[in-house]
Amino acid sequence: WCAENCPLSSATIKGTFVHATYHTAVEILEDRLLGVDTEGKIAFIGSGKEVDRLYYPKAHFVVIDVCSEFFMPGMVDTHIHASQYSYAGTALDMPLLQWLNMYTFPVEACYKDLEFARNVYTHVVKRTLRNGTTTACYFATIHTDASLLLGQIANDLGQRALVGKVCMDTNNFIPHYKETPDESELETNRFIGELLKKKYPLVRPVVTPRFAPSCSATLLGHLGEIAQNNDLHIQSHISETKEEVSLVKELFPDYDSYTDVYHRHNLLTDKTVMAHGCHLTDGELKLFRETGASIAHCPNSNISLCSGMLDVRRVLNHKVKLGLGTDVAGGYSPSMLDAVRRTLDTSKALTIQDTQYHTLTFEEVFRLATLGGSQALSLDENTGNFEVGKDFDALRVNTDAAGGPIDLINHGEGPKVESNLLASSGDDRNIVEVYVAGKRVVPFVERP
Ligand SMILES: Nc1nc2[nH]cnc2c(=O)[nH]1
Ligand SMILES: [Zn+2]
Repeated sequence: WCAENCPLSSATIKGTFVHATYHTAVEILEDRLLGVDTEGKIAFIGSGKEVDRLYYPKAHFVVIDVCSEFFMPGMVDTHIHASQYSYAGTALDMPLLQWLNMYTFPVEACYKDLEFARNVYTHVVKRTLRNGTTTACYFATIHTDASLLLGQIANDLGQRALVGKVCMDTNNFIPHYKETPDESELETNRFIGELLKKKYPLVRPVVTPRFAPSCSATLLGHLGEIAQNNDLHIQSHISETKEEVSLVKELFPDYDSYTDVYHRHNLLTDKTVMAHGCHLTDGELKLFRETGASIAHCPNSNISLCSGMLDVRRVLNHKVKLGLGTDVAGGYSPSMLDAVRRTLDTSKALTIQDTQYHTLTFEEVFRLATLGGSQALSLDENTGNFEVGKDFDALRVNTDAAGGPIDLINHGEGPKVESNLLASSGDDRNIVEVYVAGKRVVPFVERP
């Protein structure tokens, strides 16, 4: 393997690969050879017995043969507020709308200060990478320069990222933390232009209206137009709490639903991801399906702020794309393994309420954390699983890592049990290496 973290390396790995496909929630590939080309893409996957025929010329060769080790795809966090990482794990004692006013807006206003931003953004990118998030869809703040800095930090540390400069022109609580619709349009265009100019290979801008209660119809219209004209990703929040749904009804009385507010401003496309969606109606889910928009399920946040319990099974039955999100700091954990656990917990809580409920399986949730997330962000051509032609975004997992949280009493139970163990009891100590587009990004190499 390229030990010097050189960006363009070719490698051949022999070992076990656990991933999701479009047909199978968890597919286990044992004794395989996986080749990574000089652009970081998966060049071939063959049988371990074909080592002589398939061995990639001049490539480095790695053998993973410890029975507690396997590779899995990197996880995709479809919704995380990088700017809220500074107070993650605190301040979860209020419902959403009060929580925003009391804690979130005052903290986000601090990102005018670029040194403050640099510190928090470096921490959050490192922390999520270490926890196996190879792709993150970030909210920053309304500040263009700090949002650009987040893009730079993700690029420098090697994370695949969608980065959003937040847009909002309504804020009755902290009047200085908002923009006019014209400022927001201008700054969004500047943000997109400057970020694209950097030509970061893995970092892209995402048009980010905070949510309908913080945006006028004028601003939503501007943002829909910008996204359409530049074929950009879009992210926002929708139907997180019942109080918020009522507020949107009051603020936008001429629209059929909360979803209709976004739809009529061209903000629902197959590159849109909307966080939460706990209280969407069947008609709204139908609109998601028709437009190709997706939902970021944020179970930690939904419970921590007592917002609601998203019925993931219902969303999937509507054939709406769905990924998982940590929603830091509404969610207190930056780890996608936590999002996996909370997704299973919420599904089981729904089963307690209705014993006929079709509980999500570990395998289904594993798929949502990886391939499902990449589909939700319309990035599954590049990432999400081990398919030839996709980028090698991967975690080298060792469930028996020394000093880790798992006591492997029964060794050698096989990768199905090992991957389940990681999801239920593992943490970053079990994620011994992280690769994005073929480049090893964890452990970090400290630059002098
Ligand atoms: N959880 C959450 N919901 C929101 N809705 C609008 N803004 C936010 C936010 O920052 N966090
Ligand atoms: Zn959020």
